[in-house]
Amino acid sequence: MPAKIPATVVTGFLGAGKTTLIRHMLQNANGKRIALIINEFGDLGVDGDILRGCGDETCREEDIMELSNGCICCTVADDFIPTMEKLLDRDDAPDHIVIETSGLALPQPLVRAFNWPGISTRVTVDGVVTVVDGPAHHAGTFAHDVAAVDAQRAQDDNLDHETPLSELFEDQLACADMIVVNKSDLMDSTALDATTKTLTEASRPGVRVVQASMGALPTSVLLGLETAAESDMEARHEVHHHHHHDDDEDHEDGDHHHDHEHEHGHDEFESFVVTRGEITDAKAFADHVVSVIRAHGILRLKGFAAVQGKPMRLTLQAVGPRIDTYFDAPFGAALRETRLVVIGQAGLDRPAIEKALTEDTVAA
Ligand SMILES: Nc1nc2c(ncn2[C@@H]2O[C@H](COP(=O)(O)OP(=O)(O)OP(=O)(O)O)[C@@H](O)[C@H]2O)c(=O)[nH]1
Repeated sequence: MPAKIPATVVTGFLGAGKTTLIRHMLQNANGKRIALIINEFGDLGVDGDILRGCGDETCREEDIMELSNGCICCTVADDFIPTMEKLLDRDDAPDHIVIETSGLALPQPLVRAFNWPGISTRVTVDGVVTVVDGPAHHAGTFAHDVAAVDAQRAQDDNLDHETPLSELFEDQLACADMIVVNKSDLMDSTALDATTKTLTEASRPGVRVVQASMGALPTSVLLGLETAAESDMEARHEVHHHHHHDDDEDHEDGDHHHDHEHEHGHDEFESFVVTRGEITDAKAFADHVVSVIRAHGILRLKGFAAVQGKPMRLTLQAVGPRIDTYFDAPFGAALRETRLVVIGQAGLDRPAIEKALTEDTVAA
């Protein structure tokens, strides 16, 4: 029987730097053929687009598969397993598989899925890499603005000390074989060392905690951990308990939400896409986006903008009020328009945000 193909699961909260880390990995793959399975919160497929734009030949278009029917940990049977089987059935199997979970996914159900018949003999989990937003963690939370969300919830009649969001973060840490303290460029060495120490103490024995900026770690550090995590689930303590109801009484509407989502905080978040035509000025628009993010407490915003007179598309990436913009690729055959995915806690003022993002920035 041929050796199992190793698969690395990259997890971590919204905006921690998962896509950035994977992009660096692909650009430094040294000829190793890596296939990607990507799962995003929000239906725009920005991560896939960014990774496709990396232009590296080790990262081929057909090697990137996107799961978009909800959160990967809730759709394992419907979505992940069939996609994995499709990938494994190819004539030219990849050397390594990397799975990027959405920032709201619990890694445990995904890792456990590697025990399924049909999968378990052909692929194994090489390691779970959990990316942490270093500055946010040091500030006492795990993502920008979530401390505020949690504080608000604590004042509710909620008896749990822990909110679903911090539990989600704990589950992502508990499953880790390697923890990456990312965005180290935004921290001084004292803060960086303190964060590294805290995370080391909070993690299972033997888990390596490494520091990184822009996820820039050698492929040899990230891949080849050979942990077979799927056969070691007891050690990966879960805060969450999953009840598998056949009938979910919590169903308040007929949409795609289901009980798992209810249990691990997806319903605390919402996302939508805002589309508009060209913008006139990249810098002015970025500033405007930041003001909209601040005004509405948007947690994550990403997408592409068409800028007047520029053939390249402008990538916009915001985590809280911090924004990065860069021209990454020509529009090519893609429709020349501006598309942004907005992610925030449930209850965003969508009409106001849409209006603000589509009005002329010069007039704004
Ligand atoms: N300064 C700094 N910015 C970073 C670093 N890593 C990532 N970023 C930026 O943080 C933003 C989010 O990075 P992503 O890699 O898209 O984060 P992600 O975890 O894939 O985000 P989701 O898929 O939305 O959960 C982008 O603007 C990145 O350029 C870092 O080490 N330092």
